[in-house]
Amino acid sequence: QSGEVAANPEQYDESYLCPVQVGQTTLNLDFDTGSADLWVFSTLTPKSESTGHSLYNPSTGTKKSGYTWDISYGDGSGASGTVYADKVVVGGVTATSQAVEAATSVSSQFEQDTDNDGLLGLAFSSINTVEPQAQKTFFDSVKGSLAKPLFTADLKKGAAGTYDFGYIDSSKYTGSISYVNVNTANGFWEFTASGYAVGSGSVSGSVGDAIADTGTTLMYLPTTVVQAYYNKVDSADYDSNQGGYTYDCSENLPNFLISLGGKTFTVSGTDINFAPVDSSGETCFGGIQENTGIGMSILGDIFLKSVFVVFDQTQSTPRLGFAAQ
Ligand SMILES: O[C@H]1CN[C@@H](c2nc(-c3ccc(C(F)(F)F)cc3)no2)C1
Repeated sequence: QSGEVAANPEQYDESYLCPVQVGQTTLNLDFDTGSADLWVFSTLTPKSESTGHSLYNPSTGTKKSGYTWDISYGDGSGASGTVYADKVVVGGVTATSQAVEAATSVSSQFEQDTDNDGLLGLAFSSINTVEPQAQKTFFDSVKGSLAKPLFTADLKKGAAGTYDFGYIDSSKYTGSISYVNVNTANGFWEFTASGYAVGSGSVSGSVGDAIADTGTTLMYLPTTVVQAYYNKVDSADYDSNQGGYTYDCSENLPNFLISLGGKTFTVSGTDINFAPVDSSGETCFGGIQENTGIGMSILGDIFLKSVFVVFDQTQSTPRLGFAAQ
């Protein structure tokens, strides 16, 4: 089988939500290549926490008795609950007995984002949080039945993109796809990014260890790289109140070039211009920030909306393919 699903951006492309049939209900889920749990708001979630969300009704599933899950994300948000086996359909691709993690508790950030009905993890199943036994991601559940064991991400700035499962649509990219091998030891789509440049010119230095994470909004890079970037932005400064680099919204940002698999990709300055910090619209928060304390770089949506990405398990070593959009 193979299929395509829309990835609809929230405001400022904070995250992208995709319609997924879970049991007999269609929910809008955040596809996250940085985690491996498929969890949903449900009729088991306290009413005080689930108002405004679409809810999965576990009555259509088979309860996995004694199984629980508990997940927390990079921003300190999280959720927990119980586990059911039920049908999940993404763009026509069907997992007949997918582990569906029904939330019995969600953090305030999830409560407040009423467009988000849960997450669909697309990292490696080794980091699934279900106890006493880790469960397969949706991709792992259907991988064997896909025309090709791969999926692609084609996210866009301020417009609907797509995730495709089982095939590569060559109309979605230009030029050739350059591949890098993935190190799955931490359960992420983790690889080594090479040289970089600010504005234009030839790349140099090294961004280093990085993950491709569709669930992270921004790009988090080594301090040296980030300082080199904002040195080229006259009005930029590190604002500890905002927790990162800000600048005058009226200033045009330079492009950021990064080399992956021997090919240089350009993230346009307009894509790096993330969002105003307040309603005055004078000061803006940059889409490139420091990876301090994370232990690796994260190429999140600010980067991913500039490229076409193949999450490829056609070979014994998983690999990532990048092409210009
Ligand atoms: O943990 C890493 C794995 N990928 C990153 C990720 N973070 C979220 C997330 C989504 C929505 C929310 C909320 F709605 F605002 F609550 C919070 C976090 N989804 O993937 C970070």
